[in-house]
Amino acid sequence: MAADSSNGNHQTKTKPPPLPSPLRFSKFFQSNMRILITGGAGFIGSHLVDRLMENEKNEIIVADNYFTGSKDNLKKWIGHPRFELIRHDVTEPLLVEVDQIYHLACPASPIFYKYNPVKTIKTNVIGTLNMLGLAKRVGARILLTSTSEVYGDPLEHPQPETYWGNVNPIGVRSCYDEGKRVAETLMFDYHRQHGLEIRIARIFNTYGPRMNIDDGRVVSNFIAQALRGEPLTVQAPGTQTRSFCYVSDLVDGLIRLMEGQNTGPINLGNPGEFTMLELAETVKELIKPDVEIKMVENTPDDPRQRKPDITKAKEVLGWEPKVKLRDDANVWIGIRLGCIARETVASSQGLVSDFIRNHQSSANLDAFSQAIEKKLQRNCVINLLLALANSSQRRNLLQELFADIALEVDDRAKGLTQYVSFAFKVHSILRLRSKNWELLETFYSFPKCFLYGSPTDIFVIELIDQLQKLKEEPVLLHYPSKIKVLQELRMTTTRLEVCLYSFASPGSPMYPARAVCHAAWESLDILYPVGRYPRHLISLFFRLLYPWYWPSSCWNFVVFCFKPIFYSLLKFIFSSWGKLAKPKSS
Ligand SMILES: O=c1ccn([C@@H]2O[C@H](COP(=O)(O)OP(=O)(O)O[C@H]3OC[C@@H](O)[C@H](O)[C@H]3O)[C@@H](O)[C@H]2O)c(=O)[nH]1
Repeated sequence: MAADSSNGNHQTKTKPPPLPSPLRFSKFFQSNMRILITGGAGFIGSHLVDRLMENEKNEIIVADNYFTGSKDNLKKWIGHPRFELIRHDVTEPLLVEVDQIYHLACPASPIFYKYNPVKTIKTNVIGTLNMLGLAKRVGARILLTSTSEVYGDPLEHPQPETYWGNVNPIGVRSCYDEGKRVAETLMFDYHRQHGLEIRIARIFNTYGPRMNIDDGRVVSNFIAQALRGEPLTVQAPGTQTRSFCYVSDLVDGLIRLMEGQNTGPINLGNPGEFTMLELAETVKELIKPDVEIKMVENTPDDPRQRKPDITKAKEVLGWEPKVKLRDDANVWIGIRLGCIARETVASSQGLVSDFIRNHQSSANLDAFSQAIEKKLQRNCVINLLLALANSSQRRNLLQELFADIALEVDDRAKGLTQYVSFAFKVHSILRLRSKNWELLETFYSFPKCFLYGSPTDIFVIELIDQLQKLKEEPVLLHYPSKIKVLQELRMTTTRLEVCLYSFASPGSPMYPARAVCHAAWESLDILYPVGRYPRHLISLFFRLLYPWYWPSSCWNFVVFCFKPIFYSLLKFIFSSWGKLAKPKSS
């Protein structure tokens, strides 16, 4: 048995760590934490970006060469003042001032990492060396995302971090598993030799939104095949096992590891173990019960079993996964249908199944929203929402759902009305079905709200964006007609109000048709009644330009002015009464 020190438990330090930036210790100016994420445009990286951007104290720099990642995964952050995206290959040095480095960059799917094995090993070795050099230079803490593949075809089951693995050093997978093993070695050598603050996560199989539909991994493969009506290709013998972790759980683990005090390596994965045949059966049952399951030849060195021992993660990070594959497969399939369909339609390979063509194509948004509405009515999604353990999972689900629908809208002017009505339908259904407001309220704190720094939500922002961009009369009329729901749901924001003013104000650059102007005024009346809102004077000024609003405006204004006088009078009377009633003390 190896000594503990070789497993990262008691590392010896020969040098003190390099000092972090002086700004960290400045007394009067607390700078934001600047975080570099290599591979941040990929599947896991982009989810990590989303989570870290939720903290307003973080500035994120993403470096990605887009080999497997995509700008699309980050499009909601592009242009954000706390976010920067750089096209960069980690095999080249990178000079940036950062406090933390999440080093994720490397193709992770077997078909991609085997595609150019020399490049894969360069990414793991030279890429990690470059990032360690950077961490050393700027005194940053660095986290490496290693992999369960360092255990190779494991002879110990489940795999604890102390297991040294059973890896073929000259096999077709070695570029990745040996590459990651060297990367781990480099991390520990820099830690011992230069005192660098390091963290190592060994990631087990992960799945979730934004997985590339064609990345060849088993979950995305089976779902895509089922959607296309093709046989599910189980690689022989089908009894090999994997344990699948949902991406939100994984990201949570990564952040805990970075923030914690343990260097790792720490296994991050879900111990729920499935054979590939079981997984195929699950996908078949959920998506297309009549699809065939076909046994195909396997690739060399495929591990026969894999399941993380997460005792260490539980002990040192207080972490364990919350989402179960079986429950979540429902959710995942539900929410990803739109994206998968979009990608499939975009690739126009003639593989689009009838299901997708009828319900998911961008030309048929209405059918799509009806289909989802039916789903909601059948209690399918709502039950899953209620079943989800925590608010961030619910939030992610809804966010994905609506983002997909929003993105489906090609003919935006036409589609938006449908999108809006769909969004409201969903809200109404949720409102009716949900017994507690608390549940509903969790839906409204979408991360995108940080873009605007107020507790608003993605619907309002999306809708405002569209209103401002499109300025189409039907949209402008449709939206205000539904606006009362926003008030009921407490979803009003200053930005919305400003937007409505821009349509209501005469002489504004977007001077609208009279009907739109009326609709905007009515909405403003509902949401921000004159007199009660601090900008009542501006409102009154504009309203006075419209004679037909004079009676209500003046009345509201008088009420507004009279109210505080009346209340202070009452207060005065009561306080004087109280003083008189009190017996005088000596
Ligand atoms: O179509 C398919 C694809 C894959 N499989 C099987 O499904 C299992 C899982 O294969 P995947 O390609 O999804 O993933 P692997 O477990 O081989 O590699 C994974 O390991 C952990 C991560 O760190 C790696 O990045 C990831 O690729 C394998 O046994 C494979 O033979 C099928 O049966 N059919």
